[in-house]
Amino acid sequence: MRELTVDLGERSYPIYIGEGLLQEAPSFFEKHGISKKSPLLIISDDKVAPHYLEPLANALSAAGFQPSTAIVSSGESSKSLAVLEDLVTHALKAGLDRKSAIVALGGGVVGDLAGFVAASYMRGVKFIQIPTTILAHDSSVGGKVAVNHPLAKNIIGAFHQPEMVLYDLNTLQTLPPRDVRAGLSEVVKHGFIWDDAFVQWCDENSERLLALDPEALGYALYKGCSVKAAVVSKDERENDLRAILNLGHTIGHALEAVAGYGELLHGEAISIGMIGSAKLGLRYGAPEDVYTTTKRVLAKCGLPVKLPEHFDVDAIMEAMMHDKKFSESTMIFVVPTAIGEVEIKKDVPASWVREIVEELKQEAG
Ligand SMILES: NC(=O)c1ccc[n+]([C@@H]2O[C@H](COP(=O)([O-])OP(=O)(O)OC[C@H]3O[C@@H](n4cnc5c(N)ncnc54)[C@H](O)[C@@H]3O)[C@@H](O)[C@H]2O)c1
Ligand SMILES: O=C(O)C(=O)C[C@@H](O)[C@H](O)[C@H](O)COP(=O)(O)O
Ligand SMILES: [Zn+2]
Repeated sequence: MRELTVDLGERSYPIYIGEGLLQEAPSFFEKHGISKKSPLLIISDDKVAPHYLEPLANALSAAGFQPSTAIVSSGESSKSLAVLEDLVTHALKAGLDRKSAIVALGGGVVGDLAGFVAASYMRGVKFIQIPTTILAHDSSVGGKVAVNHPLAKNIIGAFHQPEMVLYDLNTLQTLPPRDVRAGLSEVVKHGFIWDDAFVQWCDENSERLLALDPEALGYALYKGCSVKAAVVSKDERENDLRAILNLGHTIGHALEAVAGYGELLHGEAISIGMIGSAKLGLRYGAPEDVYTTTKRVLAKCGLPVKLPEHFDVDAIMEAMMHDKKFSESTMIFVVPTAIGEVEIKKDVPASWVREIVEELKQEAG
């Protein structure tokens, strides 16, 4: 088992990464002081639950915890205020109190949603992340929790850090191939913002990752979580540095919203967004290989690098105005300047962004 710490003073917490950790959940819960007297609520989705919910709930019950369970529909559309309200109803009926904990068992959708329930129920109860996707190496760390609005992604949310992240790598073996590919987008992102050697490693090991090779996966997720933990530990509330974790997201989130949160998976939208950011980098003088390497590594991971033709450029530009980095009427973008290095550019000309979005439809790939 590998262990990392998100260093946030008295709100610091561990990330445990290893095989078979789900079965050991009760001892981790005990170690972290989760109450056996108050009910727990495990939130999962209808694709994850059939594999992992019962074993987790049974193990916790056998150890004296009082788990209740709630299952939402899988997919981005569950990150909504309507589903949030259903879950609060569920928590009330199950008798959750201020000493209760909410457990997210699933990918980033369940993590963001359950985390926002935990942040808002009785003004905040304990939260535990049990990620089951590759992408969730990113979403389970750092405390950003949210639901979507039809006009803007993650626009209703909070910062609410978990007590721990319990990452059982065995659960990844049942991930559908498309979600494997989508998850690699954020893995690669962590390389491009922080670590050129890790980008090279991803370039050389994409096939092993796509084949869910346990050793390669364990290493990549440990590296990704290390970058995320380091950034969040320095700037929890995104006052400055944390914005680098948004590489590819200004365009990517706009694509998700415009497509109605269904057509493109988050990781796919971010892949196209990272190509856009790399193109912006060229305009700011980055060497050509930053763009070519971004495109090559994402394509090797089976990710889209081209914007589907039917996306409306005006609608994408409009959706980008709702980006949380947008302030004082200026477009703010995370732009790669070298492999493993990015800068936050303010006052990015909207005309450049429009041209790049149009170019994204012409990308070979
Ligand atoms: N909070 C953050 O910092 C942060 C970071 C990155 C992404 N996100 C959010 O995460 C979400 C995307 O997360 P995701 O890609 O994990 O999506 P997801 O949670 O929808 O999971 C992807 C799909 O895989 C299924 N699934 C999950 N685990 C499985 C398993 N082990 N076996 C079989 N099927 C499984 C799910 O049911 C779903 O259909 C987006 O909403 C994005 O905005 C948040
Ligand atoms: O943790 C962060 O900070 C990130 O930006 C990670 C992103 O991968 C993630 O998609 C996050 O949810 C985006 O946050 P938002 O504030 O742009 O909605
Ligand atoms: Zn993301």
